[in-house]
Amino acid sequence: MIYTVTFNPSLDYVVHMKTFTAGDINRAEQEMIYPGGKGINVSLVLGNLHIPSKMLGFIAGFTGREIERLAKANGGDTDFIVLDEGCSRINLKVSADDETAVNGMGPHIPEEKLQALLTQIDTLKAGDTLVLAGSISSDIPDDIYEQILKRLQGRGIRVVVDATGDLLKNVIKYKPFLIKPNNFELGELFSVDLHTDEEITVCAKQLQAMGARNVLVSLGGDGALLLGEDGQVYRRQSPNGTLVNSVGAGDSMVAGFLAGFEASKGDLNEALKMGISAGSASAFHEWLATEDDIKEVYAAL
Ligand SMILES: Nc1ncnc2c1ncn2[C@@H]1O[C@H](COP(=O)(O)OP(=O)(O)O)[C@@H](O)[C@H]1O
Ligand SMILES: O=P(O)(O)OC[C@H]1O[C@](O)(COP(=O)(O)O)[C@@H](O)[C@@H]1O
Repeated sequence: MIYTVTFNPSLDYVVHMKTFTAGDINRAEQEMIYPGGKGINVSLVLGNLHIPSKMLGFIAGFTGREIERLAKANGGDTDFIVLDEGCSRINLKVSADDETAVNGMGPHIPEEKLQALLTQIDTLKAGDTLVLAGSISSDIPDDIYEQILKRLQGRGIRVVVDATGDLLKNVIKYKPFLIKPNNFELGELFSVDLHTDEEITVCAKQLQAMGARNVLVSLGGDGALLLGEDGQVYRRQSPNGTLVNSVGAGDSMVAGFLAGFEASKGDLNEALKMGISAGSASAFHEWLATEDDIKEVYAAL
């Protein structure tokens, strides 16, 4: 069974307009509200590919109830912990000549609720997969992902981490199965700007030397580079297509990778191909890719 954890779910309020001008009143030409947050998106795309998973994490207030309602309405299986105070965040996504996002802070998570999540995670069994994805609210210690991996050590659970900065850096020594920084996030870890595949590979190799098993570096419209646990570098370009909304493309890629890895019994080239197919299919559509969207891109790769 796959479990995804979203510490800080969101309602993604996506607005489209031709041009966006900072410091001015901008008017939307199209608007949508989606359940969001990285783990939730991973679960939804897995669901679209008929792979069951359970969504864990924290929700609060009317926004939290709506996130859960929308997640379930889209086929999600949820076991969120409900916070007594505050509201889950609303993340604003502006899709214009460029894409701009304002991600909210999210509610305070009291210690006893955090412990309740850890208790849920303790029930995972050998062979299960745990996806820890997204940011955490500022009052949670930034070694929380590390604490979780430490608890899971030696229990035969495959862990995927999609996070940034210290949240990501601190877990690497626990040998996560997969990490998926984008090239910007990878560069941030080493305080460098990454431009070429060679530069990206050098940094990915450093993360692997520190413990990460598979390092999947997403490159937006340029595809992705995978440094596999077999030591090989796999590289694929994104297919041609029209960008509609890239929110959730990275999460879709994680779901596609896991789906491809399972279906091919561990073929990393195939996992990367499915990862790119799911990521690009989501980028080419208004929201997360369906199975048919993914199949169409896969066939064109
Ligand atoms: N403009 C785009 N055109 C085609 N594919 C895209 C585009 N943006 C994202 N993707 C697909 O989604 C994957 C993840 O996107 P990326 O933007 O790198 O992730 P993140 O959202 O985590 O920053 C890419 O590797 C690619 O397959
Ligand atoms: O937890 P963070 O880093 O603030 O990110 C949350 C946001 O990222 C998303 O999960 C999308 O992520 P990706 O575009 O990287 O796939 C949104 O649904 C959500 O608004």
